[in-house]
Amino acid sequence: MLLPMQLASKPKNYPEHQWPLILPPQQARAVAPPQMGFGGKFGPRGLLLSCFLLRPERVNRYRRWQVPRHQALFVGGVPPEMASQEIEEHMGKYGEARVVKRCRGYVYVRLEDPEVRWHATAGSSTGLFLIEVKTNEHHVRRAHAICHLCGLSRQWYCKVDPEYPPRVRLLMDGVVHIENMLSMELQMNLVQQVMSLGGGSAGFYTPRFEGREMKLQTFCLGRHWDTRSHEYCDARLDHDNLPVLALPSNLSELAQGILSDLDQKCGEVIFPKMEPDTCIVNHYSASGSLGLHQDSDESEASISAGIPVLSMSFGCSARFLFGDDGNSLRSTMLRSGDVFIFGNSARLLQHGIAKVFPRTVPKRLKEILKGRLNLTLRQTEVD
Ligand SMILES: O=C(O)CCC(=O)C(=O)O
Ligand SMILES: [Fe+2]
Repeated sequence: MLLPMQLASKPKNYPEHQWPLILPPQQARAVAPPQMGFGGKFGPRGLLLSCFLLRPERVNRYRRWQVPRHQALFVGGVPPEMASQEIEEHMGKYGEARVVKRCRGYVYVRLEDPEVRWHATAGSSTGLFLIEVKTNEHHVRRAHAICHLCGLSRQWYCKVDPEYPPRVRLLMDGVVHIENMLSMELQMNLVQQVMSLGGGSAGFYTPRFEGREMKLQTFCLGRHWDTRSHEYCDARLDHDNLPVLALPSNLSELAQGILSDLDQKCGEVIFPKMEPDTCIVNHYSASGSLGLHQDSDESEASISAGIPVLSMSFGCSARFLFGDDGNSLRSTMLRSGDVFIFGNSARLLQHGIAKVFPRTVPKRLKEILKGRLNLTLRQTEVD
């Protein structure tokens, strides 16, 4: 019952000016610490972060670190008299912080299990990271990273502050990615609720699709999606004949709450009203994936009205592929707490999960969730 209210109050807590700023690449460069550049590259062992101090005419020093995925390395200018312990305390809210090096007014801070979001978009996993630690009267006020893809004009924003509010990205007509929409408390409640439903009768099973086992576990709430007939029905006729579990009202209310928050944020109605009657729950292990497909088994009336499918992600990050057709695919990273919505003219978007990234479950979910959990809310029938 509490959930939609928590959500509804969110925009009020985050006045407009506090929504993340998205800087064009030139400005991002301008706020980088002077004489310092970073290159970041995802390698098989994690993020390969290169740091080089620049002199006007040449790169005069070059160092490389392998930064494992559960760590982040920050650098920023701090006053020399500021004690390392004080910096660690300030950075402590982003993860377990340790000052590893101080040199020429810069500090290098290593974070264990950081609340950091590394963004890599558009199918490329390389990028340039420009990292700034702001200081104010000898206090590290807020650390944030601003980054953009090397050589591409697409700018992106790297969130490190756990208190940062959601960021809405309109990816194409009818496709919206809201990063960081769900608070950690909300994520914990939902994961607990859904994993406990999935562990009981009529819960998770490994579906077969066109003769093959799918690389995920699933169960439905509200109406059951039958993998053989490709229809929604009230019992799991393709599996164990059990009646499908009811759709908890907090889930449908949450989806509606998010859609109305989105309208409020954008100042216009983005998607037609949805009255969800179904939630498909997918659970992926680190080796899980989901092939490209369209969600086209909802009723003709629902699809042609453009009533959206709203997906919420929890636990491990995943690379999500989407596009009008299989030939022009784009990708985005879906992280814990993100919401992805497609409807209107993009209702029949091709989409799938290319990869689940192991060891990316946020710290506070680790006890209750392994791998990745995804909920998709849908309206299969229209009255
Ligand atoms: O796991 C996801 O993010 C996508 C799930 C999906 O596409 C589906 O259940 O139809
Ligand atoms: Fe789907």
